[in-house]
Amino acid sequence: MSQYTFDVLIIGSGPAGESAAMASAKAGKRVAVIEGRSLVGGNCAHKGTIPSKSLRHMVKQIIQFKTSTLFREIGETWRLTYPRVLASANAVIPKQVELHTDFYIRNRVKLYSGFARFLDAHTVAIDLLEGAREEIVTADKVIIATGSRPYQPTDIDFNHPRIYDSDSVLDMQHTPRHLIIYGAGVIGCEYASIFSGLGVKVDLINSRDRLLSFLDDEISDALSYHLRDNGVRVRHSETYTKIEANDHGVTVYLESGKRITADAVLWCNGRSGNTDKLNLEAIGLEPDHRGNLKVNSQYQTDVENIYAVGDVVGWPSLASASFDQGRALAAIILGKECAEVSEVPTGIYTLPEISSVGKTESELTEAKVPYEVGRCLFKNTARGQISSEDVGMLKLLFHVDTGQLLGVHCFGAEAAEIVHIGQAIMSQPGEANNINFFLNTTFNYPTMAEAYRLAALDGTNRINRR
Ligand SMILES: Cc1cc2nc3c(=O)[nH]c(=O)nc-3n(C[C@H](O)[C@H](O)[C@H](O)COP(=O)(O)OP(=O)(O)OC[C@H]3O[C@@H](n4cnc5c(N)ncnc54)[C@H](O)[C@@H]3O)c2cc1C
Ligand SMILES: NC(=O)c1ccc[n+]([C@@H]2O[C@H](COP(=O)([O-])OP(=O)(O)OC[C@H]3O[C@@H](n4cnc5c(N)ncnc54)[C@H](O)[C@@H]3O)[C@@H](O)[C@H]2O)c1
Repeated sequence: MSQYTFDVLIIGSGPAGESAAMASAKAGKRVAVIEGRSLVGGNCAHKGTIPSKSLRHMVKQIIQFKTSTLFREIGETWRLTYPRVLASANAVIPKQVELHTDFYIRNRVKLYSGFARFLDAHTVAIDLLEGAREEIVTADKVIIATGSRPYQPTDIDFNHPRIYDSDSVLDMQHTPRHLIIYGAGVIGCEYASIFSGLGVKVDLINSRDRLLSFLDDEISDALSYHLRDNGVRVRHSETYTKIEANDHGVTVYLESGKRITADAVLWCNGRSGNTDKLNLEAIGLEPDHRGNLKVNSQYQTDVENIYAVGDVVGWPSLASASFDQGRALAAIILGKECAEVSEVPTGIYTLPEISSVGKTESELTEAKVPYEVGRCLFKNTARGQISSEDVGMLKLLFHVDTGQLLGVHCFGAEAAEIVHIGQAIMSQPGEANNINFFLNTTFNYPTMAEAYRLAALDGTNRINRR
């Protein structure tokens, strides 16, 4: 019998913590999870992925309703307020909580509601949410899966009712006429799409010189074009000097000398790892300046029995990857061979949606890989025409000599789903990863998968013409 209360103790019930817990419990380990909220699901279910995607889904439906001539005939569209749309979007959260709570019950994982802090490498104190009590538990292995929260610089008054971050925007109880979004990373671009879709005037302030520079240039350019087309004022290479708010509005002062005034500001510039309440000094661990923990390829921190997964280790900070990191770590702890999560697709829920996997044109050019491009515009597919989802493109990058698929880049309706077909082929070993798959395989018709056939034809025709 082990000297510890649990074999595996996990702090945080987001995707990373949950998947590590379930995989460990299924392998017969005695597992407990400590969660600082009264409900499971992590920031993913309560503040991040789920509410923002649900909100975006509602806005997409409103746009479809407004732009469909048929629906216009049925009834006049009216302006829905942000709080009304938000209330509808939030209906998904309790469903998520129920689903995830059931996993803990079915797998007999002990759940503590309270904040965890280390006493030593094997001992954790829990400040229980109910009854203001403290409980002490011990474990052989401890996994830190405490996620992240919006980074809040100290010179900005986040208590002011006109200044929001990506957590507090989910409690906004009015509809601004004009919103400034500061920070044009993934979160900023997604919220720019949401608010502009609701008819709010949006200024999107980007400290860099292009949007989402990790994307293929053509896709990043398309995003800029469509955001602007939807009424977003995108301002590149701008940095704030101060943000002032009063009863009448909020003003962002920029280094360039500009002053932009609006009804509210949404701060989307960065996130910090949740490590400050863990009493890491007790175990000799020090997070970096963003609150993140350093781990090796086995997700192990500098303390031998303590591991970390999910947002708290930094890149890629995605729910998708967090689920897989948690599962990979459980396998590592169980002594099985398991590779670090490294190949992660991008799925960005802007309007239009963006998704990609593999190399970009710039990366291939820099690496001196001879490639060809095959494109298909969604407006040239039957499914795109039928569903009036004609904004978008699928772009395939493949090796000129071998036909090996090197990159898949997509924007437009269901891009984040469509990309998986290309991802599946790209992950095939040897010659099975080949652009010819899309020419030699019969796909359902009319579907968006047709875009693969058309893009492959476009690309291979270019080579055949040479
Ligand atoms: C607005 C937004 C949109 C996003 N959209 C997407 C998307 O579309 N797709 C995608 O893949 N990713 C998306 N993400 C990222 C995704 O939400 C995160 O990568 C994911 O939630 C990280 O999971 P995690 O398990 O590391 O931690 P989290 O989900 O952050 O959960 C950590 C949990 O730990 C708890 N905790 C923290 N400290 C303690 C403590 N001391 N004691 C006990 N409990 C503690 C917290 O209460 C929290 O519940 C989005 C993020 C944001 C902010
Ligand atoms: N659809 C999706 O996949 C999705 C959607 C939203 C968020 N996310 C995830 O959430 C993460 C955060 O998104 P984001 O929009 O903030 O993007 P981001 O990481 O690009 O950050 C925006 C800006 O903030 C700066 N920054 C980041 N953390 C900081 C910190 N602690 N202190 C100071 N500056 C900091 C960055 O340098 C950048 O200029 C992303 O890594 C992304 O993976 C994913």
